[in-house]
Amino acid sequence: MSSDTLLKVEHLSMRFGGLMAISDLSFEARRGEITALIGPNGAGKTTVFNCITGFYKPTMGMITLTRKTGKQHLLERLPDFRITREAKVARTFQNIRLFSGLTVLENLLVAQHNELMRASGYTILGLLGIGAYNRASAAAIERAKHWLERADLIDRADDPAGDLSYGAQRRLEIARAMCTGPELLCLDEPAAGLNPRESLALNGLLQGIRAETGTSFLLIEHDMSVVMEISDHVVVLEYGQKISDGTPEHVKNDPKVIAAYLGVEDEEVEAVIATVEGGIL
Ligand SMILES: Nc1ncnc2c1ncn2[C@@H]1O[C@H](COP(=O)(O)OP(=O)(O)OP(=O)(O)O)[C@@H](O)[C@H]1O
Repeated sequence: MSSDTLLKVEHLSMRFGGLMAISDLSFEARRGEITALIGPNGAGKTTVFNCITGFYKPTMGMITLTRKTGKQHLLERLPDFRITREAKVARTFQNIRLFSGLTVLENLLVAQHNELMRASGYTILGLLGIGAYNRASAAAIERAKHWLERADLIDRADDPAGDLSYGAQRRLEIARAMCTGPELLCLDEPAAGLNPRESLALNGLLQGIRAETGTSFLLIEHDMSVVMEISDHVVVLEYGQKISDGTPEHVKNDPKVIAAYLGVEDEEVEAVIATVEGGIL
């Protein structure tokens, strides 16, 4: 494993009854990079996320996360709450999952609930505001305000999250995940349903977070303008197997990837490439 490898997935397989959703998949994501996981519908992208974040226990394989400190965590062996707390992996979902009746600020405070409870020592006196809880509570509010500023949502802090536009809700989900201080943030289709202006704002937000915090991203995305614009590294899946792995430029021109997206047989790819000029995906 090279020294800047953050996530190493080795021989990952996931079976659902008779269906092999992921088959012997291996890839790496490097620290400080944006790695995109792409592929046609049903290729297994969300299943990979679910294995990394502990929602599913893989049928086979190893998933190693190496923190900045050098400490390694075998994610396939950890329950999901320890993956968040100890391995510092956070995620967002394909379908937005906010508390729509709570305010924007409250959504970010709820995300920090576990840390606040630990600071309270799980006692009534702690909760009533003695020492550590008070300090942790002030820090949680500061952290929430910081990420609301970064996500351009500070003016909406007291509005119910459900009142935000779709694009703003997506940014709020990212701000909420950032409040947990992740080293790896897994984003499941963050640009889905966004208009071009909102997509641009999302690109800026992700690149800004990376520059400011060094957080690494693993991204599932169908919007190729987002993938090609912001990814350092792209892994392509088809039917649960890796068919390409490299720079955006490399995968964009890989005949296997073109074939997978166009749904043509391998032998037809050369003919397709000959008729299509660039920007194929
Ligand atoms: N819990 C489950 N039980 C049974 N089959 C599942 C389960 N989760 C996923 N699958 C199947 O595994 C395959 C991969 O699904 P997955 O959602 O990972 O694909 P995807 O690449 O994320 O697709 P999309 O781009 O449409 O979101 C699909 O055939 C899906 O039906």
